[in-house]
Amino acid sequence: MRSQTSLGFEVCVGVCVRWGRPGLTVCCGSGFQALVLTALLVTLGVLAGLPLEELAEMLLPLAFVATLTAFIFSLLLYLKALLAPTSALAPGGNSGNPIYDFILGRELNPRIGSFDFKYFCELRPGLIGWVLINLALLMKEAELRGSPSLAMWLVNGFQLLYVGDALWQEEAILTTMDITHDGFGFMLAFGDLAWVPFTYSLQAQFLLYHPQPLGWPMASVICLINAVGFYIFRGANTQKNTFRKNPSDPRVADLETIPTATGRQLLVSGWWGMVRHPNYLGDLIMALAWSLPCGTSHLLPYFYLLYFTALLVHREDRDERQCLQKYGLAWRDYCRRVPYRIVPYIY
Ligand SMILES: NC(=O)C1=CN([C@@H]2O[C@H](COP(=O)(O)OP(=O)(O)OC[C@H]3O[C@@H](n4cnc5c(N)ncnc54)[C@H](OP(=O)(O)O)[C@@H]3O)[C@@H](O)[C@H]2O)C=CC1
Ligand SMILES: CC(C)=CCC[C@@H](C)[C@H]1CC=C2C3=C(CC[C@@]21C)[C@@]1(C)CC[C@H](O)C(C)(C)[C@@H]1CC3
Repeated sequence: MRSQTSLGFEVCVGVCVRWGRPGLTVCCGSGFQALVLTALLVTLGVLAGLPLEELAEMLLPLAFVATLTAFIFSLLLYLKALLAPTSALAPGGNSGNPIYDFILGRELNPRIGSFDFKYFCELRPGLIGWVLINLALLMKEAELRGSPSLAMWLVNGFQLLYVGDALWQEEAILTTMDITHDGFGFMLAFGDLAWVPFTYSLQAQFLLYHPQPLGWPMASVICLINAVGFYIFRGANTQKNTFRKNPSDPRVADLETIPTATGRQLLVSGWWGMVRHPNYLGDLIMALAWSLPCGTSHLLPYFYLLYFTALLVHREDRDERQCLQKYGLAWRDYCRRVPYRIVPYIY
């Protein structure tokens, strides 16, 4: 299956990515295949006696190594951008201040041959590492207490769904801000390789040392909250992605739109007519569902929800400024017709 994205590169969904230049094709299997392959290898390893649960006691040194790796990696990327750039330069990472540019990243899509580092790192090592750490924590809990708790199952299940979905819908990342706008520097490399696996697994880490009693009625309510969040998140992202790829696709052709001077249109009905960032709303509702199994006695499991709210509010503000610059009056019209940013009638 092939689809032409508005970004000028071609995607054979799930198999390879061909960037703008002719003959430049990445074929390294889909992200979802990478997840399944990892699951198979880990299962075989565990059956052969690999003590995966021991990972639970090595998180701090591993996080240190991941941070160091991200630092060295981004230093090499910075030098590569100076000596042998292979892609366009990022708008934000070329100020001339070496520290600032090292952090934000000079190149937009650094590559070696056809291998795109940002596209690879954004999805695979961090997300797959995150679910592996969660699994190790679940196995450790089983070793310590005889079986994993319901709360641990929920956290593992919800986050596996999120990661599996991201890798299944891998192509959708091509229209996100990180890929289209941000450079690949220390901030993103650290975020992808260290921050995501070690802090996004905080709820499972908390549950290992603070077991929580969770009954089925409360667990059902939490599952419902996660399902609502996932429905909004996936619905909004798919709607925008489908529309950006092909505005006449029958699934989005009936939606109301605002024309812009650039020739592109803005959706003003469907999910994108409810608030200006419905995908953030869904993501935040899921973040709440991931913390609730940990009870309400500690703040630590809510760290992700708090950090994520700050990240998305800042990101939303950044995106609004970029869209205003890109679309001018049409964006003002959109803001007038859809006045709320993330949460209807609140924000
Ligand atoms: N778990 C995590 O840690 C994180 C998750 N995320 C998630 O990643 C996903 C992507 O987020 P992000 O890249 O920030 O932003 P979006 O996917 O929301 O992309 C914003 C872009 O969408 C386009 N757009 C905005 N409004 C409209 C409209 N009405 N109609 C059509 N197009 C519109 C504009 O680009 P253009 O017009 O140029 O197409 C805009 O720049 C989100 O679901 C977010 O929740 C993000 C950060 C961290
Ligand atoms: C503190 C710090 C250094 C933050 C850097 C931010 C990064 C951790 C995030 C920026 C955008 C991200 C996205 C995802 C993970 C977190 C980072 C890298 C994402 C891959 C998670 C899964 C989603 O389904 C997604 C594919 C939409 C998402 C894309 C953005």
